[in-house]
Amino acid sequence: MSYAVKECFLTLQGEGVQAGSRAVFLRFAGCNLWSGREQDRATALCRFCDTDFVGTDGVNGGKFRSPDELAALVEQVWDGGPERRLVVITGGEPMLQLDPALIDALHARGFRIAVESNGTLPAPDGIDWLCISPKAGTQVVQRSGDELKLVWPQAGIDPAELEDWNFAHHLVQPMDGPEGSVAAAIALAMERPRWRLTLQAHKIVGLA
Ligand SMILES: C[S@@+](CC[C@H](N)C(=O)[O-])C[C@H]1O[C@@H](n2cnc3c(N)ncnc32)[C@H](O)[C@@H]1O
Ligand SMILES: Nc1nc2[nH]cc(C(=O)O)c2c(=O)[nH]1
Ligand code: SF4
Ligand SMILES: [Mg+2]
Repeated sequence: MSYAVKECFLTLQGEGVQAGSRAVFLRFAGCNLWSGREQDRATALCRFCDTDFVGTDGVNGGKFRSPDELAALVEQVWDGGPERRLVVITGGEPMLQLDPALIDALHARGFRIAVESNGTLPAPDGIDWLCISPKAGTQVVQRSGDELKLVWPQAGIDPAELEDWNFAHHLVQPMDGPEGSVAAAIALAMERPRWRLTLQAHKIVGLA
């Protein structure tokens, strides 16, 4: 199996419980909820995406023919010692490409593996930190993990229905963009104590 990678870069995790942690971001190309083309956004299943995941033309992007070749890139981008190695696999939708062989290759190089997914595809075993971010109108099959990150507001989602899903943390993240509202996210966290506010810190401080 080969892997289509949009970009791979070193930064701080900006979102969720692990915000502030040094991490390699491995962004796979492609998503099952949107083509990534602006002309398709209005009719896509997910319409508020803040990310360019089309093609393999980003920094360190490309096609990788083997898990070990890709794990070697992640190690090179980490550019540091063996301590606290963390890779965040995102996209696009990473579950379209993430497989046990890549998980093993990254573990072999000492990385903890965090994944950001929309939850419409099942997660393979071996992920160390799983973040699921549900999208209205989609069937979320992956209802367990480490953090559930609800981008808010989203018409068509009732937060109360997500509260018994099996996650250690329930987080609410303000939607960025024209339909976004920090006030709505704050209101949810104030009304329902299960939900904790998370901000996209990288956008606030100007990191990638
Ligand atoms: C670009 S997505 C890639 C991973 C996966 N496809 C998903 O949706 O979870 C990474 C994270 O950014 C969130 N996100 C995307 N667009 C956003 C926006 N406009 N405002 C806030 N969060 C957003 C997603 O919900 C997800 O938690
Ligand atoms: N710094 C930083 N943190 C992030 N956390 C989740 C991201 C994503 O796009 O999946 C992201 C991102 O793009 N940058
Ligand atoms: S599911 Fe994730 S990557 Fe796909 S369009 Fe939505 S936010 Fe973007
Ligand atoms: Mg992002």
